Amino acid sequence: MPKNGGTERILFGHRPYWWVQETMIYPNQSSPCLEQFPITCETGPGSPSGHAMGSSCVWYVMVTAALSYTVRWKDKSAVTLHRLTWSFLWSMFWIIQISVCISRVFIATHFPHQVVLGVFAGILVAEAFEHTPAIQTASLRMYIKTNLFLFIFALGFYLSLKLLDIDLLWSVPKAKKWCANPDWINIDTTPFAGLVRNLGALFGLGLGINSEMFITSCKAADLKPLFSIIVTP
Ligand SMILES: O=P(O)(O)OC[C@H]1O[C@@H](O)[C@H](O)[C@@H](O)[C@@H]1O
Repeated sequence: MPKNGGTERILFGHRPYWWVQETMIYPNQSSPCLEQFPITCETGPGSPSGHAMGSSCVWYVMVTAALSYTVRWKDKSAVTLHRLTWSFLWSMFWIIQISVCISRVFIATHFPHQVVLGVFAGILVAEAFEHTPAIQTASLRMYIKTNLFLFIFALGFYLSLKLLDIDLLWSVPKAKKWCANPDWINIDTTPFAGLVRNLGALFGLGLGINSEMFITSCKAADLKPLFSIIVTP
C-alpha cells in the first residue's frame, strides 16, 4: 500500500490541480493543463468541499427558518404568498449553491462529485442541528467542554496516527509541490487551521445562544433559535 493510501481515505480526496499532475492515466505526458488562480491552492483534502458545505448549511438554516415563520400565516392570500415565498427562497438557495459549486470546480480546486457531496453534507449538518434541541439549549460550560473534547480528540487522533507513520496532513506537501505560485499557498487553509476556526465558530455559537441579547431577541420575535443567531447583529 502506498504510504498515503490509508490517510487519503481518512481525510480524503485529491484536488484536480495536483491530481492532474500526478495521475498515470494520461499516456506520454498528455495530461490536460489546468489553469490555476490565486484561490486555487487549498491545502486540505478535497472531499467534501468545505465551501459548498458551509454555504448550503447556512442557507438551508435560513431558508427553512424563514419558511417556518411564513407558514403560520393563516388566510387564503397568505397561502399564495407562502407558495411564492417558498419558490423564491428555494430557487435562490439552489442558484447560490450551484454558483458556489461551479466556481470551485472552475478554479480546479474540486472535482464535481466533491462539491455535490459538500452541498448534501451541509444540508445534513443543518438538519442535524435543527433536530437536536440540546445544541440550541446547552450551557456555555457544555460548549467549552465540547470544544476541549473535540480539540484533544483531534490532536490525539493526529498524533496516534503519526506514531503509526500515517500523516493526516498528507495533502499539504502536494499543494506546495503543485501550486503554480508559492504566494497562493495560504496557511489558513491547512486542516489544523480549519479545525481551530471551526472550534471558534462552535464556541461563538455557545456564547451567542447563552447571551442576553439572543434570549431576548429570540423570545421577542418568536424565531427559531438557529435563525435568530444568524439574524441577531
Ligand atoms: O474544501 P474547500 O471548498 O476548498 O474549502 C476549504 C475550506 O473549508 C472551510 O470549511 C475551512 O474552514 C477552510 O479552512 C478551508 O480552507
